Amino acid sequence: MSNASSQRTTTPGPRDITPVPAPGGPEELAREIAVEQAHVDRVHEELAKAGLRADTVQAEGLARTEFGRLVEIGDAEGAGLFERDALMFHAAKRRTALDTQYEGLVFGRLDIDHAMLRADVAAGTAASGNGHRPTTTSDDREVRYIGRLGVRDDDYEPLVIDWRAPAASAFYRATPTQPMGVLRRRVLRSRGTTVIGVEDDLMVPEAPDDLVVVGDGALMAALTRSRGERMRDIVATIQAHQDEAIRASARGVTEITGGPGTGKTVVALHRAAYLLYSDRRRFESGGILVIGPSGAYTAYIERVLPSLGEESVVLRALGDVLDVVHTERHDSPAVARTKGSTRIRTLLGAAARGRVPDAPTEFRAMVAGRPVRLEARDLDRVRSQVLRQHQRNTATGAAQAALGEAAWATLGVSGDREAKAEFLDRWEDHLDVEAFMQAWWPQVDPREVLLWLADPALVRRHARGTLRDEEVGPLAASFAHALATGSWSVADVALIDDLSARVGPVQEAEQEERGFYEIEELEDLSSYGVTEVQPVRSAARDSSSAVAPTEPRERLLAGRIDRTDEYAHVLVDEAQDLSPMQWRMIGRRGRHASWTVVGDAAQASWPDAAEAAAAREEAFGSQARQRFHMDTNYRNAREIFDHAAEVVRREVPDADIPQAVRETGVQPVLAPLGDDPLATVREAVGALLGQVEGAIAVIAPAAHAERLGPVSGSGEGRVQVIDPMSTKGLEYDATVVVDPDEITRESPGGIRVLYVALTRAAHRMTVLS
Ligand SMILES: Nc1ncnc2c1ncn2[C@@H]1O[C@H](COP(=O)(O)OP(=O)(O)OP(=O)(O)O)[C@@H](O)[C@H]1O
Repeated sequence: MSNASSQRTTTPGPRDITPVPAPGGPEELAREIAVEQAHVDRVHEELAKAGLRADTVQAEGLARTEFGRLVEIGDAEGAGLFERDALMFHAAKRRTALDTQYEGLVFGRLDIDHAMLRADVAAGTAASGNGHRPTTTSDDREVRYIGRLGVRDDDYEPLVIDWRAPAASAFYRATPTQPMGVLRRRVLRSRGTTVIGVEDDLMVPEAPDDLVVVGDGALMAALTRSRGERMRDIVATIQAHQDEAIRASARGVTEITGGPGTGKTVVALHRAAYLLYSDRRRFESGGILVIGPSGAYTAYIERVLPSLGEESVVLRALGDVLDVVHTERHDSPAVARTKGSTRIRTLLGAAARGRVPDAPTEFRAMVAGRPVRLEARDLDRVRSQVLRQHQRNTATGAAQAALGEAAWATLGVSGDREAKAEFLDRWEDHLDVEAFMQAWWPQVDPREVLLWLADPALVRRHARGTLRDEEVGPLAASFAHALATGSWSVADVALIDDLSARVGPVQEAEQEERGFYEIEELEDLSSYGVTEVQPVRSAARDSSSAVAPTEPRERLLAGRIDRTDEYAHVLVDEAQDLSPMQWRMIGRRGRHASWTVVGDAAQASWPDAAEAAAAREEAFGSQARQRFHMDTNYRNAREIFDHAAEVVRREVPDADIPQAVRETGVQPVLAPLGDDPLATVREAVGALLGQVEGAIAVIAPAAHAERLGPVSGSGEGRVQVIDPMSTKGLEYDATVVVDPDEITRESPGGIRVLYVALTRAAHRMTVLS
């Protein structure tokens, strides 16, 4: 194990990747595969028995709720946990047809030499790499199999060790310089339950005579393979420096930084699985929330955790954080910037505290035989006073009481406590007062409040100088656009969440009461100068209706915004892109959480790093930090990454540039876009289809997207046309990057977003300028 200081920043270097063994012959390979197959068969027999036991346990309802939060869980090493894991694993496989997504339940084997380990411990280095090979007896040898879950036989002997257990850590941490007693590390490659290959890394200079060494090393084999539509887990080839971040303490804030393709995302996801293993009670019942940039991203990573047997993590894109709003639409960079900055809070606060548009502006009635008249300024004063202490939607009673006090005060009767008590008593259930309250103090949906801001005059008034003149018009116009199209933008979600925290959850009215007062309203309110009453849309009413909303306004307001869910751990990927308002939104979900935060400043699309950093610090609070830095690029062929690095360095000289470990000998193709972009792109795609087996992306700015539409879906569905922002976090076998200058011009992060686009290809890239 490394010490604390080496945990801060780790430099993997080639030692993590190489130990290249001497390849054995085909016969040796076949023999070795047969040996491993025998063990894998035994494991599956045992697993089948455990699955049956687990089904029984579940039927009896003893140990768990159905795939939800656990009610009770045994000791981490206990049989109950094993059966639970077996059950979860089978369920995950059934539900998501995972069989082709991962490479076998048992994926690793360690041949450990305890004599070597003892000698190292005696020499004071638990893992010295002095290259000696002590003479050992067979009693000193141990074989450990590593897998996606722990499996034991009837005598409770381990057949497979869960990859997250301490006993498995040598599989990831051992290197030739720190062998940790490991002679040989073997990765088993399987299809279904059949072992189809093994790849060995030797940890000592020479293999003992009885240990055969085969294969070319598992990591390179994994990196060279073609990319499908979904991210794969890397459980068989996690590198030592990645393992440190995965197994880092669950407490506080864990920051993982590094350039493109350094495995930040995949490491963070394995960390989520590790946290669930290490403290299942806390993280399964408290919940883990994973936030990513887009729906494409969540679809891309959604298989990783189930392939590790973990189903209980909540994945959300920034446009999907609220249960009732789902959007992928982005505002223009200028409007997104206004909406993302905390400067907008003045406007939101004033709107949340302001008058409800069309609410009555005076109140007149006879109460307890006294004529009451409240003017607009009386009503405003009462509203401000109540909202200083309450959320609007939960303060109807408080507002009615405060209004009664204000009404009494206007009567100018002093010292008559009995008369006042009688007046307030009558006030409380006076029909005119209740009808007035319905119009003056309705339940407001936070989304309604945001839509009020489609009025530029209201925006200007409420913003009180906190927004620049040139921001007001486009901001109001963006809400008018939402009203016209029935679609929110991704940046709106954080504003709705902010308003929701201000106005509180919409309270559902009693069914009978509502009917009664709706009739009252129509009769009485005309005498208060109210000509039309539109009862605030009750979201509950909408959601109870089975008919999907059709009008744009109804679509915007469909469903009911519930209380904010809080989580025990929040994992934020592409953290460099979150606006300050988005940090506040996520912070509300992690007020008592520990965090894993993953990002790369050089890929940022949010322009004001300092403001975002302040909001992010506020979300984390005073919790301790631990930092991990990844500096090996596992995604891009070196030739591709060299081009991207050169481009970004021109404008971001301090960009965090990793080292790409894989060379293909193929340079990216740089060519002109020409007069007929569609024909040029078709030709480039045609060439790539013959060169790679997996997914190909045509990354195009908005100016070209429509024209290139026909390319999408070609190559039997392997080709996709996608905008640069949506490629964040994704990867492909090959990419065609269209018009890099235009990508830089149109994108909120300029060259940084181009850098994202140029680092998505694993094997081949064509850039059309
Ligand atoms: N140890 C490993 N074994 C096999 N593949 C790995 C390993 N580490 C990373 N990879 C692969 O490298 C690729 C890049 O990983 P990932 O997407 O997590 O990088 P990232 O740092 O999040 O990139 P970006 O910042 O560009 O989004 C993925 O295909 C991932 O599976």
